Amino acid sequence: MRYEVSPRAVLAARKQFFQHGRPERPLNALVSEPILRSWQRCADQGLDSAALPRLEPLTAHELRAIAERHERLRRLCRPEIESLYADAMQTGCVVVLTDAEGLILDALGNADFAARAAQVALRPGVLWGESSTGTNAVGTALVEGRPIAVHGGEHYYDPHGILSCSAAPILDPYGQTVGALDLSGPAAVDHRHALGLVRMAVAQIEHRFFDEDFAGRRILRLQSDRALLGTAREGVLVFEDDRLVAANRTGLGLVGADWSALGERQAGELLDHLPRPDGEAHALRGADGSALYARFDAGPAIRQTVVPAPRPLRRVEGPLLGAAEREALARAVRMVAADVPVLIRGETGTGKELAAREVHRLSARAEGPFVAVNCAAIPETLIESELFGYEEGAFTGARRSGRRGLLREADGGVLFLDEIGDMPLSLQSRLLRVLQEREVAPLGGGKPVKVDFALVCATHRDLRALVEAGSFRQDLYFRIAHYTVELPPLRAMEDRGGIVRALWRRLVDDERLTLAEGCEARLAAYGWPGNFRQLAGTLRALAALAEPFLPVEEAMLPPDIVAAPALSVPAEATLDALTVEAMRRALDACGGNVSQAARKLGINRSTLYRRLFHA
Ligand SMILES: Nc1ncnc2c1ncn2[C@@H]1O[C@H](COP(=O)(O)OP(=O)(O)OP(=O)(O)O)[C@@H](O)[C@H]1O
Repeated sequence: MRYEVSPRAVLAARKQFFQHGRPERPLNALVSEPILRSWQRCADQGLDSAALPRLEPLTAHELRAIAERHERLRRLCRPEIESLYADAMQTGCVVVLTDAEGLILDALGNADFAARAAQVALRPGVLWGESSTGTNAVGTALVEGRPIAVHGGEHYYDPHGILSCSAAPILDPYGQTVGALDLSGPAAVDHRHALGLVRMAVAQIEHRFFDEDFAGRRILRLQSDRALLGTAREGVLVFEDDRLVAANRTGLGLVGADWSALGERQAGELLDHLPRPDGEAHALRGADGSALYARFDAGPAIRQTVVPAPRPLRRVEGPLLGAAEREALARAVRMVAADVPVLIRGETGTGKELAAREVHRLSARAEGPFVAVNCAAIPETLIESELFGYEEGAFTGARRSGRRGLLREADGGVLFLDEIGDMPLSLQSRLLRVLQEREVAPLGGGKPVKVDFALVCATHRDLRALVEAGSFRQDLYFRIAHYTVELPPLRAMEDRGGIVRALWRRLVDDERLTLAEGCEARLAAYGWPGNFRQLAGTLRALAALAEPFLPVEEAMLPPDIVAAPALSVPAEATLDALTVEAMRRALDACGGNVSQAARKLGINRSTLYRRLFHA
């Protein structure tokens, strides 16, 4: 809670604390209890408030390794950091993301303040845990396990008095602290909304953990105020076999439980009943008789739910497409309606998953779930049980009640099998049987269950070559490749300048930030081996460097983009010619090494051979 006290009064309290121990009344009314507790902890540890904190920043190499280890946290926080970042730019603040120890992973925001903050080491690679850096919003929020603002002289160390910081710990669905989010600015400026913004952002991030961890399972969303269902302020509970297995803080609070309830309490001990799983809000009562509203929604559908943000989030938009691809997707929608499987082919980052989601969104199955399975990302040993489900006790470690499996979760909607070329041969036969018979038999010999889903597959590989090489079943290939949508690499698309402009406007809310013409032309001319994914990442980085009303110049581009020879593409070039041209360039860049060039392009070696040498 914000203590509305003058900086001078805090300094007086500070003086008394550090000279005479805990202040007597009325001084202790000037500093909140959590701050006093923190000062006491730091003093007990022997930290000297008048000295400079001991800092041991990580090397760039160590920081990169840590940042990679926290890739998931950073990814899940990205939309909120971007959203707060726009705010931070205007109010002269920085947004800070730390790991669970308080180590700064990212710090983004106003360049002027960032430079000043860096003087007190508020920058990536530095630990802001309380026991090393004294009382501060990140460290103290992590120790206290709740959001906290620390203003000016409330910081333990004198040099930190220039800061005003608001932070909240980020908890995963099991109550484990995984990091902290912080908004820091100059102490002289009133940041009274900062803590509220940070709390809301963290609530959003914590929701995203559920969407990702429990895709395909039933999640109970509840609130005492019906209007708050579907917002970041709703409570979330996840039950398995009627037992509570995951939750957020609001959800636990609404049913009068705490984290110790996970794995212990049954649904019936927390609520008078569970609502019907029809996606509608139902009235029910908590164990203490309090009135609540709750609804179940199936996991995969939730992955698409856009929870209202404290400030308007960007609209979820479909892929940017050329005319030919737009038509191809429109045809794919008709295929889905006719129960014909669709195969999407394209290099990495060309938007295969985005395109599959678009097909789902435009199809008559839009109300049904969209279940995405990356066959390359699930360990081979797990794919079978993940996809087909299992019966009670089917194997050691199987859950007691068995599992429905993702094929059944996709019932009524669209099943998206990404990287289908990586599916093990044994499972290809099982999948083929499901597609032929339209029923799934769970592992462990359960009764086959009818399923109704539309199938969209994607691959960056040449499936025909895999068939020739014997690693992909020919009959499955014929089954799934009736209709193929080819997504071209970015370098082969027309009007790349327009694409760069459109993507920039999508990714950057602040209209005052623009790209200079020369910079845009460079970006349009670059080859983008990582396609849209890489372009989007570069644009985000440029946006982080951009200043209002100062168009981003070519000089700010990463050196490899500036140094790359421009793609010279005649306006009338065909897609085929462009593809061959891109292949030639890749081969040149790899000194004629076909395997290396094929890897770089994300295609099969034999395809590269065929297209270049037998065209
Ligand atoms: N046509 C597009 N328009 C706008 N954004 C796009 C487009 N295609 C891809 N993106 C963005 O690029 C990123 C990668 O997209 P996506 O995951 O759909 O690619 P993919 O082809 O499935 O990649 P991979 O093969 O590596 O799984 C996402 O952030 C997506 O929003």
